[in-house]
Amino acid sequence: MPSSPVVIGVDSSTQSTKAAVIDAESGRVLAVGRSPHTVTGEGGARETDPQVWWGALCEAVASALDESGVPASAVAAIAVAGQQHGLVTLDAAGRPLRPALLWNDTRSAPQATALVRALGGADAWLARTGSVPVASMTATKWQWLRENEPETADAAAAVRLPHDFLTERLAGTAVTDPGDASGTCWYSTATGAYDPELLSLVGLDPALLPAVAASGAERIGSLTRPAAEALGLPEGIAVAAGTGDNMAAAVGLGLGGAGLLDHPVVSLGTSGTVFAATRTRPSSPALAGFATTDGGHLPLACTLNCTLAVDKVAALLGLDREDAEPGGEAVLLPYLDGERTPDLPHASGLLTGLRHTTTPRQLLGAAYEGAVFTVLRALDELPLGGGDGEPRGPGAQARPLTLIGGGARGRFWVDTVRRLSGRPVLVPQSEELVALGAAALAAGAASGRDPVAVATAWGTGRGRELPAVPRDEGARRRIEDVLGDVTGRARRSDG
Ligand SMILES: Nc1ncnc2c1ncn2[C@@H]1O[C@H](COP(=O)(O)OP(=O)(O)O)[C@@H](O)[C@H]1O
Ligand SMILES: O=C(CO)[C@@H](O)[C@H](O)COP(=O)(O)O
Repeated sequence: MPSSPVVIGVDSSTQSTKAAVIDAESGRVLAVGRSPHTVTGEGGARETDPQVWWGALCEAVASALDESGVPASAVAAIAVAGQQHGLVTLDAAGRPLRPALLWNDTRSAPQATALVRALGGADAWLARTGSVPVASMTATKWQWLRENEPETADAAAAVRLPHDFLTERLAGTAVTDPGDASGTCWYSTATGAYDPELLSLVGLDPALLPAVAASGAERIGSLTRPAAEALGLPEGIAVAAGTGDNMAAAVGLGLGGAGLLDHPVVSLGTSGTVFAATRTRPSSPALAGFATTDGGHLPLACTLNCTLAVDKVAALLGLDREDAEPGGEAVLLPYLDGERTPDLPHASGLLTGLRHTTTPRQLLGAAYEGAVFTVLRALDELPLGGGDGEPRGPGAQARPLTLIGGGARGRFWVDTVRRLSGRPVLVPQSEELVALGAAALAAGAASGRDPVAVATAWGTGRGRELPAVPRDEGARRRIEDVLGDVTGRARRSDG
């Protein structure tokens, strides 16, 4: 049992909540509690009742604390990192008016197109928010709600993101952070504040939004008595502002601020993401120009179809997820949920290149390749310098890709990333980087220390480095050709 204080970091992501109990001095993971979420919806709809997140958080924290054997009195602070972008609407008593629209709900694709036009095109959005609205962004979801359920939009007394909804349940204070705010498309990464013109464009009263803390590690209040009773924790411990899940992973890996810059990360979860903390402000329509939790730059690209889509293909084929081999001539784009990168919200899965000789294992391998290549394709767009802010140099290509998320535990995922990238891959030893990043924010709130420095001292980003293997140019070319056809067809039918 540790003699130093412990902190709790919570990862409330799409499929589940994970709560990690961490020794605040050493960063040792004492226990992780887990509780699943329910995602409902057909077609483009993807929703979860925010009460489910709260119930899962209480369960995951209680189970982690129990497993750790640490007395509740040793816990000094808590922070939540959550799936980005989801739209939570509350009544005046803080009760959800309807289930949250999740980041992978594509119903607001028409609203995204209309908003891009309304501001005069993609460049205008890039200049203000750093990102071009797609169906994932919160502003498009709010606009969808106004158009499709105006009575709910009119009744909203508060609008929240998943992580700040949960943080408010902990501390009774409505606060978000620059990182998660940067995924709304009503927050300007240029000014570091909500953009009044964009709020007026989507008819949202700024009074409905939480305040924006300077960083996810800011102590925004103390655990209230009702929350303390629900969680089995002491009333009054520090609550940090928290952040979005990708921003927390960056903290957990020691990226941003005085930590590492220009180190690319690939996360394989429900979403596939690629991101880096950079000195350069991104300005590419192929990237979301998000912020780190303290307002630095975190350019990121995100796909809708990663581990869940590939697991579905494995289930359809009756195969175990590791029962795969390279796809050969087969190309499978597993866009079961539509796609966000590239922006194909109405796409479905596509299989080409079948031969008499194609095996089920190759079909599954082709699904891995389609999912991984779609993520890696965005890698070249990241405005990476030569390391720690130096100008771009040949070193940027050779630097290892850090691989995180549930998929990083899978041998075939790791092999596919190595084969399609041709780069060395670093798999951190710690499996719960988002929860660890949140724990570093909690430690920062309790001690006033920089959370990136805390995570760096904990060594949470350390792991095994796998050398580069020759890049599979054939597979890359085959997938790129099919993607080119698909995106070309989508553009023609749009225009
Ligand atoms: N050992 C494993 N091998 C391969 N994939 C795994 C393994 N364990 C978990 N996963 C995948 O990880 C996914 C969950 O990852 P996670 O990053 O926790 O997702 P999310 O943050 O979206 O909830 C699951 O969809 C599952 O397919
Ligand atoms: O939308 C994005 C990033 O922009 C997603 O990365 C969500 O933040 C959900 O993450 P996971 O549940 O897949 O971790």
